[in-house]
Amino acid sequence: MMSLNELIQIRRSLHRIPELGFQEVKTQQFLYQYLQSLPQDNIEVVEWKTGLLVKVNGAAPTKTIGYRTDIDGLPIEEETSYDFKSEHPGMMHACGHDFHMTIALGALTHFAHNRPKDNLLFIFQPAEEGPGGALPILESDAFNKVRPDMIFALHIAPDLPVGTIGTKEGLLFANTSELFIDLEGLGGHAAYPHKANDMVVAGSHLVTQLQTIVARNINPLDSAVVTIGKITGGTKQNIIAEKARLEGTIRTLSPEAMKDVQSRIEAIVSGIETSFDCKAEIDYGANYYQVDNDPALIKDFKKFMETSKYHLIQSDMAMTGEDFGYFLREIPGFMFWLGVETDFGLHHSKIEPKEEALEVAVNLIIEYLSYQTN
Ligand SMILES: CC(=O)N[C@@H](CCC[C@H](N)C(=O)O)C(=O)O
Repeated sequence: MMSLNELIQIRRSLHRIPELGFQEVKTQQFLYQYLQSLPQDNIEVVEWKTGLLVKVNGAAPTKTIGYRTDIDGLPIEEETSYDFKSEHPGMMHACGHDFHMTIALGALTHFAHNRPKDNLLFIFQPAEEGPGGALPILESDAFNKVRPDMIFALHIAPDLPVGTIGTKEGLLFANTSELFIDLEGLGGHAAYPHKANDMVVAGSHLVTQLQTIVARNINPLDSAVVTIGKITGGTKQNIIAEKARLEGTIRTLSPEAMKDVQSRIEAIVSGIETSFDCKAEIDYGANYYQVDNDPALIKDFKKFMETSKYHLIQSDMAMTGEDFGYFLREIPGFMFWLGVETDFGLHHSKIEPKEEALEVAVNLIIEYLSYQTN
């Protein structure tokens, strides 16, 4: 078992080099070099785009168990108090993927030295934050040659204490769809509004009307989110804007509800085109399938956790998304939250997860994989 200090050094090295989805070149190189330092007798490393698939060949395998980590960073300017801040301007590991990767390396190191009975597959997956690496990995030959029989993953949880794990059977994370709406009208002089079609005004109406979907179209006993996180439009304060762009995300508790929300968005956008005499284009970007934990495996995980020194709590469902849901749509498995106790939430420029959680997760995963393979 690697020491906490060794895990921290790896995490800090990865923290310095965050890269966006499918651009994780330095990250892949770092992971690859680390893997070269392990005994090679029982491990096979295959490159997949900017990710890696690492198989540990078991001594008497009857199954393959997969553990997936995401490896990409976010377009955020880091504002932590760290002296090991991101060396890539405007990019940051603000969703814990530096933790997730380190934990995978910690567990892998153990099994490279202590051959398991069954096969293990460690999946270092690019582009979780977008455009999504899980779906193309699942369709790849590289993955299908080593396809696991069950799979699991974790995500750091800022609001849980170190040593606490959270999960639940069934739906853990929502269905997601990105949302990009481009509006195009007629620009003009600020003093002649009657000779233009102002896309700042059209965009503002659109933002307000989109709020009616959750308030008026979704069954109050169901849940959905339509968030517009970014608006851009216009060029100068005294020029009527010819173009505006809204960027957001949709979250729902079923794929069917996602279709309903998208069709309401289309109706509202079409109404905006008519009432503001403009053109609009909708792009749904990356879509993620819900994270639906296998009830039987969660039951078994709960049984395993009774023997663990760490604490398991029942989580609530969250409106976060994760393309790990695509793995779970095809392979039985589950995801759990790992407590890292930090004041700032996921995707925040000041998030500082507690590094002691690295040791908790590596211990837990080694123990769980040993339990599963015996
Ligand atoms: C755990 C987490 O924060 N996941 C992201 C997934 C991104 C989904 C996609 N890019 C979108 O914005 O819809 C999340 O925002 O929940």
